[in-house]
Amino acid sequence: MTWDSYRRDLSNFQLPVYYAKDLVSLLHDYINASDEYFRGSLNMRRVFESAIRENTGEDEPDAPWIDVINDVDDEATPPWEFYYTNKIWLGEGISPPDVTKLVGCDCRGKCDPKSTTCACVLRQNPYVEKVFGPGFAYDSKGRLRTPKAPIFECNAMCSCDDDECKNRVVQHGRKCSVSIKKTPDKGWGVFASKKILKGTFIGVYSGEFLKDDVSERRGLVYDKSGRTYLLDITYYYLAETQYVVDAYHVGNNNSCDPNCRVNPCYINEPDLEKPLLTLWARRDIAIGEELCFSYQGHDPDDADQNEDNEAAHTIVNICRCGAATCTGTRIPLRSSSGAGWLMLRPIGFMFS
Ligand SMILES: C[S@@+](CC[C@H](N)C(=O)[O-])C[C@H]1O[C@@H](n2cnc3c(N)ncnc32)[C@H](O)[C@@H]1O
Repeated sequence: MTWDSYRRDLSNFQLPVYYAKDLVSLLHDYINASDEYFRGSLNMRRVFESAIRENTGEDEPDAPWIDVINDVDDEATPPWEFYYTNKIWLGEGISPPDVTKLVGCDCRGKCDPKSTTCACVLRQNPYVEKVFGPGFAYDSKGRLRTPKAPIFECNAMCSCDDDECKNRVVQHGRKCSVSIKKTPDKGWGVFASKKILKGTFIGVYSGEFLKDDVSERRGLVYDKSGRTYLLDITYYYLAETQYVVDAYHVGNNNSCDPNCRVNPCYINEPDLEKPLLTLWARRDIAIGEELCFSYQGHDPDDADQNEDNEAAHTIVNICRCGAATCTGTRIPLRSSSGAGWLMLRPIGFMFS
């Protein structure tokens, strides 16, 4: 048996799959059942931070520790209804990836972005070559060089080297330093603890993968509390919004001049409708800056995207992002991953 025959035999291929119904919430239930004094003690902050590490450490062993900071009031932690995770949990009716459709490359060592035979370059090229030139979505430092394109990383079926290959960024996890901090008027937010360079991977917008109709039902309940974490998966190359991610952690806040963007990324999922939603720095971000994205999928680089898009929902909040360009009026309670990407159509940036 060779490595090639081994990896092509699907009976040897077991992808970990996580179902939302199996989520273990013992710690959260215990803390939520405790009295306010216990929940509100400052020691709980360390417990919260440790729970984040516990839930994410396996996938992101190099990720810097996340501090929880509150200089605004005496709330010790974000609400314990959140389970901080970097995984995607499959909700009701969502099937796991069909690995029989997953195509890997046959490269040795590191993949060459100029290759004309690497299956992963060939999968990426149709989305990037006309605008950014052929190759992977990343530059040689692992930063995003193709801001408005889906990302296709090498996957578990590839024969390239997991550590050497430069087309494996999201799957190696967060490397930048962030903290969770209370803001004066937007609840909790995520902040840069060190400078983050443009194009750096920040994290996965992780949570529960849901069908659109299930999320509609949940949205009605969430909207009443004014705290909705539903992100519709809408991209120009997808026929319709079929899926939604219901975030399990403290989601980033909205900004009219966001320093982050959300890009769809595919690793071990061959179904284009089911990307990982990944957050990237869209410019250099200074230490202490809040990490925000546009809930409407708007890209400030596209001038004619200032109007509400169809995917934005009608229930709105007053925006307090503080950006010079802030409309100051409203943000949708429910977010949309890439509505603004529709603008790519006219420049021939189409799915082939
Ligand atoms: C996905 S959550 C973000 C995390 C939230 N701040 C928390 O503490 O849980 C979305 C909610 O945060 C608040 N929010 C986010 N961005 C905001 C903004 N620019 N202005 C005012 N409120 C904002 C709104 O209440 C919104 O419904």
